[in-house]
Amino acid sequence: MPDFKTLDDLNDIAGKRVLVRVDLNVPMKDGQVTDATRIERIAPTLTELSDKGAKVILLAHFGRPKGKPDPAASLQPIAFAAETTLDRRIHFAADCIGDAAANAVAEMADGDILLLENTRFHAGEEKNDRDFARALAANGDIYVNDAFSAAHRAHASTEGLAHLLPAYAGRTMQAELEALEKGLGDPARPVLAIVGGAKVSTKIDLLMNLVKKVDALVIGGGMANTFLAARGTEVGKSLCEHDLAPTAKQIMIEAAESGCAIILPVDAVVAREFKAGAESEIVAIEAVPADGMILDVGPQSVVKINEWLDRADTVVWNGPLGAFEIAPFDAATVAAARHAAHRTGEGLLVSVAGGGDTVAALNHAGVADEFSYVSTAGGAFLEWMEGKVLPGVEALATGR
Ligand SMILES: Nc1ncnc2c1ncn2[C@@H]1O[C@H](COP(=O)(O)OP(=O)(O)O)[C@@H](O)[C@H]1O
Ligand SMILES: O=C(OP(=O)(O)O)[C@H](O)COP(=O)(O)O
Repeated sequence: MPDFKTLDDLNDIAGKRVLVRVDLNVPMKDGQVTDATRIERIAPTLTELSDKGAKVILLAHFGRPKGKPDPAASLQPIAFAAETTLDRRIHFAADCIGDAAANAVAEMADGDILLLENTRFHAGEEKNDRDFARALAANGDIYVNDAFSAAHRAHASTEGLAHLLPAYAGRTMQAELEALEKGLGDPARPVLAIVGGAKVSTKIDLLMNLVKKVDALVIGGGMANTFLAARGTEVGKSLCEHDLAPTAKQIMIEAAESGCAIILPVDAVVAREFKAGAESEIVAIEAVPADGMILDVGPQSVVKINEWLDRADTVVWNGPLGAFEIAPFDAATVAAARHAAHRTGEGLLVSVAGGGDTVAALNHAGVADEFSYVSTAGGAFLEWMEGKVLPGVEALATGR
């Protein structure tokens, strides 16, 4: 593990302004948080710092608002939810830099917790712009990164700040890295990876290396559609990034050369609309109608996935197999999650899963507690699996 400082190295912090990068990119529906796992996981760091009298100033992103303010991506509703989950008062400021932030920080008493508005409302965040990082740093004396799940992003609040302020890993950052090292540092083989979800363009590249590290890769969710289209299968109106077909083809070539089996859906649950109560049908993967959307992998695919789970000694999973938020498109994810949990309970499988929505899906299936380890991270966890040192983690070791 990179040699970084932790909260154990942080003394005499009463009255100090501590900027804490957390991940509050939580699943939401109709303005309500539907899975609070990421909020729960930041509790140890926040309570420790607050109880020691620090002024705890939270930096976080939500969604992908493209560098400008977007009310739909405000962190305000998450501040309310966090108050309930953490049982602490959480103050809120309408911007993460400038007067709004500075004034809110100036009003803080020792031990207070303040959440600043979405860092991604400023273009400098994702560009890791030095001036933007300096504007963030102006409100802090110390920087703590507790957002392991965003540590694969070299952004101002996840990387840049570590070079401007004395930098420390938070308790969750530390715990995630220790748990992944313990569970997957030298994984029992065969290792099966399951990758699904919707973040196709940001996750597809990392499959190129992942296929060299694992023995088999199940591809489901929106990710599968891009692979199906790349091999010439009609996917109708499904979520699909057709321009990534060359990348998908190259991944399939790399997998064949590395001896990694690629398992794509053989059937699908298809609907014309993505809404509760929409009519759906199960079709063979070659028979997806031109006006249909693949919203889940089908039952025959689940049989295949479960057979691969039976052969595996370790499974790593990021991304639901279908649009699990709406029934019946949760069926495959729930069935495979329960099968993995059952084998874990029998002592036959080490199961590690991660990602904001993946954790929500495991909670929905009622099996999150039965997995060997559940990480808050999806993309970051897969990049860690690739063997990469994540920029947010590296900066803690090389920063101030
Ligand atoms: N076939 C599909 N079509 C559209 N969306 C899908 C499909 N399968 C899964 N999804 C969506 O993927 C989202 C989760 O993806 P992602 O953010 O990559 O996962 P995680 O947060 O666990 O890393 C969920 O909201 C789910 O509805
Ligand atoms: O939710 C996140 O990642 P995940 O979907 O891979 O679990 C993180 O908050 C990173 O968000 P991003 O993928 O918009 O940079």
